[in-house]
Amino acid sequence: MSIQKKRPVVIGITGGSGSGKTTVARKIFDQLSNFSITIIQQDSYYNDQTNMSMADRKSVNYDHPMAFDFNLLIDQIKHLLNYEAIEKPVYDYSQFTRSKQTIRQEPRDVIILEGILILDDERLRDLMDIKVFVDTDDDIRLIRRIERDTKDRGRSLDNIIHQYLKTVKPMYHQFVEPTKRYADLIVPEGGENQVAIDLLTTKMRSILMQRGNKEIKNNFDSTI
Ligand SMILES: Nc1ncnc2c1ncn2[C@@H]1O[C@H](COP(=O)(O)OP(=O)(O)O)[C@@H](O)[C@H]1O
Ligand SMILES: O=c1ccn([C@@H]2O[C@H](COP(=O)(O)O)[C@@H](O)[C@H]2O)c(=O)[nH]1
Repeated sequence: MSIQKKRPVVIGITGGSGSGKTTVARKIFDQLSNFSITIIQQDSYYNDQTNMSMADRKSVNYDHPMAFDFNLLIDQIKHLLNYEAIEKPVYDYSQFTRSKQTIRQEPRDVIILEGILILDDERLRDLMDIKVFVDTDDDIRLIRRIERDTKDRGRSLDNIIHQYLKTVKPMYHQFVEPTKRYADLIVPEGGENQVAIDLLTTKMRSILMQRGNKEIKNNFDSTI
């Protein structure tokens, strides 16, 4: 086995809102916690809308590729690939814009990149070693979104249903679902699919070994 130049492993995890991306990302994080590892969420890279009125912010289509600052995300992933720290933006769902605060992210050997449209941009796809699509039926995703957004994102039921029918569902079928063709692995059942999680972590360990990335002990860095 030839030893390659040390370089972080990037795994991209996509799928519709509520499909289980974050759950899969956390399970991989836990199984590889002996490596230096972090999770980057595409949601952190929603456009900075500070200069827009609240009414305008609320009417944005948050499921369209134009809602994201892909340039910043790609630039920051490239820095992490060069083992350089970044100042990661923070998205504030209650204000529908980027917060003033940033979070310093030190470089890591494993980068788990998770989000609804990470496979939509070829430049971003080219930075990934493994691409995964979490595949979950629309009705299940909607139910999960209602539960999450009422509890965690301060949204009303009316608002969630209106947004789902107006943008979330049509954008999923127009932009998110078609990126399935770029995935190396399609995972049904998300975080409950232990076979898929084991396959992914085994492959990632093998790439990490090939690149000379060593296991470390006591990695307490939990990012989300
Ligand atoms: N396989 C599963 N079975 C049941 N609930 C799940 C499953 N996967 C995820 N969930 C739950 O569904 C919700 C959305 O999952 P999450 O991983 O946050 O999705 P996403 O990041 O794709 O929006 C969470 O409350 C999570 O606990
Ligand atoms: O201000 C906002 C920003 C985003 N959203 C919704 O978030 C999801 C993506 O996040 P997941 O964690 O993958 O669910 C996307 O469908 C946007 O509609 C929002 O509602 N408000």
